[in-house]
Amino acid sequence: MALPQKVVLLCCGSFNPITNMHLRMFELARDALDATGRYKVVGGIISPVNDAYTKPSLVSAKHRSTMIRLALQTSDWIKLDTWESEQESWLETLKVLKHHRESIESAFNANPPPDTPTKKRKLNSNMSPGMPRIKLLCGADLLSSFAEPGLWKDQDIEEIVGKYGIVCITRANAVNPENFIYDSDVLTLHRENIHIVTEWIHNEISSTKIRRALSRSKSIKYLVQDPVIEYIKENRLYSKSTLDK
Ligand SMILES: Nc1ncnc2c1ncn2[C@@H]1O[C@H](COP(=O)(O)OP(=O)(O)OP(=O)(O)O)[C@@H](O)[C@H]1O
Ligand SMILES: O=C(O)c1ccc[n+]([C@@H]2O[C@H](COP(=O)([O-])O)[C@@H](O)[C@H]2O)c1
Repeated sequence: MALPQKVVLLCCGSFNPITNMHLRMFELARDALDATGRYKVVGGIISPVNDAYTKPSLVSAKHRSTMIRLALQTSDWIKLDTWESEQESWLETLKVLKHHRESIESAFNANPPPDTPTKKRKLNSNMSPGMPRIKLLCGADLLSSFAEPGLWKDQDIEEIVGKYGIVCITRANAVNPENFIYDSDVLTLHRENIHIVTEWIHNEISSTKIRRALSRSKSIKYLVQDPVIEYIKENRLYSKSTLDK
């Protein structure tokens, strides 16, 4: 039987702030992919969006990254990567995927597993059987944003889904991803590259609701990691007065 394909999950977003649901997405995706026997998830990357992605109430990437780092203290396999947020301007998600694919390939080629045949090492790294592949991890709302006119480039969607693949977590109040895929020719064409993972424990956790609770001085305990809550308090993030500015 063929060895499972190694996979690294990349999740791009605002993380404003990071919630427990962001962390749970990775766990759900890893469970689901590993259970297929075709994949083995070997890593997870959280890439907070650049400050230039102007969204109302987006706090600085420095704060968002620090909160992610604090939240990830409880994970031994999900890592923060600040490359995207450190670029001079906002970048399309396809470019972020490409950057991480190239980083994984150069790390693999610099240090291939001992059982990789020498010939394979010299070939384009994509050919190496042990080379981890990167997939985009997202919620159903991000998938449905593909249909927002002018938001994503058609060729980017095609490359993301065709070349990389998507792991999509169902989300309360978001479209049913199966219906959404059916409505799209390009997503239907690459259906085998889209893994839908059902979150059976329905919840409505979102960064928007966390910010709203904070602006009303309501507790967010058990929805966000404790060190993140401490950091938000210390830096007075998302209070009514700062959000109004
Ligand atoms: N509760 C959730 N269920 C499924 N996916 C989620 C959930 N929360 C966030 N995600 C996904 O995590 C990724 C990054 O999300 P993002 O930082 O935009 O969080 P958000 O809660 O959607 O933010 P906001 O409320 O500020 O728009 C996106 O792909 C989003 O769909
Ligand atoms: O690549 C694109 O064209 C593109 C268009 C719209 C949004 N994105 C990315 O999708 C993510 C959306 O995050 P959010 O918080 O707005 O849900 C963020 O990482 C953006 O950079 C990417």
